[in-house]
Amino acid sequence: MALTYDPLFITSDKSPINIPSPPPTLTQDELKRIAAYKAVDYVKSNMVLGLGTGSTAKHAVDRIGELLRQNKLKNIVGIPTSKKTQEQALSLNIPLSDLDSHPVIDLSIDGADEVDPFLNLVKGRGGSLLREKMIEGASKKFVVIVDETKMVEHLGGSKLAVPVEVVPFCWKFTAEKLREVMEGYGCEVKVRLGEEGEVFVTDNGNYIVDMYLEKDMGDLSVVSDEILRLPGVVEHGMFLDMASTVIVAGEFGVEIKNK
Ligand SMILES: O=C(CO)[C@H](O)[C@H](O)COP(=O)(O)O
Repeated sequence: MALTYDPLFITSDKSPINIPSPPPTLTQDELKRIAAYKAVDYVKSNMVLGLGTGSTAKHAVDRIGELLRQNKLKNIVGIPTSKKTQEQALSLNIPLSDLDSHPVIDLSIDGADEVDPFLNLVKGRGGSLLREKMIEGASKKFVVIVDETKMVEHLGGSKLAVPVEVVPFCWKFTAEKLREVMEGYGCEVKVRLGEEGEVFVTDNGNYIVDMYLEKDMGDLSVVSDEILRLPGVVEHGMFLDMASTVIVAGEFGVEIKNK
């Protein structure tokens, strides 16, 4: 279902004053869907598409499935960024492939946990950061879809998790090394747990150590390199200089930010 509302209203001196009724308050999920549908406007027939993971990306995948069913899109190949998205896409009859067969992707659409003013991202609170980074990094265009709550002054600024995927082998050792490297930013680390308190295992059989940061990390490329140099670290959830476009849906309407 397409959601529409126009947050703009115009009055002039000559016309009688119409006091507009306030726009309906939209739920966070409705905002996510608005951003997702807008992103799917970028999808054209014959594209190879990176299919993101999470509650926002789910709306985009649903919409792509719907347009395929209606024959408004044809000959799409989807590259899912997680097992969950793969299942969703299969249930919608979206033809799927992988990076081995399609090393260049036309367009990826995915959500994010944080977006900074330079369009750097935190991703992976849903646990799929590694496949997301591989697939979105291989994309000619990467469109990020968020509701306004995801916008931050600097990465880590929401005080929520900045995820790091690590190998299970001696993960406590790796988590401690990570804490030491990040100590200057007031970093606490916690291994991610699943719903029943067990250690969460990624689609790649790894664990996630979440970093909680008190301070701004400053030069993100320096911090990124430091984290990636640690043996045992597979990947982190900072997506630096990867997004081409960020679509932000809020009570104000939709804003499209281009790199
Ligand atoms: O990176 C992700 C999954 O690994 C998600 O894109 C991110 O967590 C945003 O999720 P949501 O759209 O549910 O808020």
